[in-house]
Amino acid sequence: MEQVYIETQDLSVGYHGKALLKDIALKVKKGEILVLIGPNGAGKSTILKNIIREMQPISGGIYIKGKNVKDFTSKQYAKTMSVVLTEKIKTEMMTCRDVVAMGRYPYTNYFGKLTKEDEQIVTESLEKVSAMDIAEKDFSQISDGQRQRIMLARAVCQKPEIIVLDEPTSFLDIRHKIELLDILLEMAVKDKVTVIVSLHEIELAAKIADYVMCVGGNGTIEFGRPEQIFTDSRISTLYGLQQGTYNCLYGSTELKKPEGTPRIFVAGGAGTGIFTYRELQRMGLAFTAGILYENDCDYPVAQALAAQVITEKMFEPVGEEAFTAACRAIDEADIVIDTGCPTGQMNERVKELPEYAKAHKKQVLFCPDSETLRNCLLQ
Ligand SMILES: Nc1ncnc2c1ncn2[C@@H]1O[C@H](COP(=O)(O)OP(=O)(O)OP(=O)(O)O)[C@@H](O)[C@H]1O
Repeated sequence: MEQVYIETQDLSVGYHGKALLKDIALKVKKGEILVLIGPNGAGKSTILKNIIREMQPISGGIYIKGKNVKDFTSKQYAKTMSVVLTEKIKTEMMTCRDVVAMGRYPYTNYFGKLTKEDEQIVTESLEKVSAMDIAEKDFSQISDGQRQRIMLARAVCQKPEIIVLDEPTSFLDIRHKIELLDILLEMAVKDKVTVIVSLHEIELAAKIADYVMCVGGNGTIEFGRPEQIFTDSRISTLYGLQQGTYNCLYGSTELKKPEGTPRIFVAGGAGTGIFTYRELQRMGLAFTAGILYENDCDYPVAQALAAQVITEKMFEPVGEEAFTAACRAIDEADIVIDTGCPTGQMNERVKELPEYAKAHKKQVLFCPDSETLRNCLLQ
């Protein structure tokens, strides 16, 4: 069995001799990725600062391959671990390439002279983070996102056994977020580098984590596999979500549900309803959604935003009970929006709903664009 690479024992961390977090228990093997998640101010950075030895534990210890990290020399530690922090480093007249090259210093001689091989590793690291185009630019004159990528290149260049990153995705656009996480995954899988990273994007955390540590704002800590940690209720509790919801399965967030009695019925399904539900949410108009199967991709969004969702059991034909409930909701509504859900043998009765609405003198809108919707609903 593969051995634990980094672990803690009875670890407490905090400031001025006072513990902020106690009993921090983590165990990660070589090539595994641990992601720290949790609300602002919970203590994620404090844990990372202890791991990188910027702070001393209040009690207990951190062990790499069984050796307490405080017993490593600075040079040994620099060869073992590279660090990507959000804090800006001070540089004077340094190009991005110079900053990346700093990652090679644990390997250079007394004068810090880079060999041809070092230079090659610097170039490869710049290429890895797609930063060759800014390699010769002044490091103090690049954007936050570019700086983040250069700091990653510096860490990559260090050829560490373990890399620690504090919110490395915070300034990155979506392309570079994905690229960064791909680089971390590749380092973990191919080079067997252990990765410890804090992230605010829980949907991304769910995609790369082998283990997750939830750092709660009240000093609680949970450690486990993603499938144990990423449940809707745990994430809602962790972040104290009172308005809006987070769906772990899809990694999507919905804002607060509109209040009031629904006067609109949305006949959606198969992903055709989502834009309409969100449009109604932005207008602050309560609505009923139906008839949806519980495994329909519209369902989680409808459940988060609709005052009521009329459902049918998955893989069953739309039955009398659901159909009658939908008709009652249409009776209560002024407008029915048909978002054009495709129908087949199981849900063919859904086609009858707009007919029912018209027969009962309700206004029916078929696949309205947002301008039409607003014109009709906000008169
Ligand atoms: N130097 C310090 N002295 C005293 N308390 C501090 C110090 N630095 C941070 N703290 C406090 O420690 C707590 C944890 O902060 P930390 O930066 O570890 O949280 P975090 O989970 O990383 O937050 P964020 O997601 O906002 O970055 C906060 O209440 C913070 O105010």
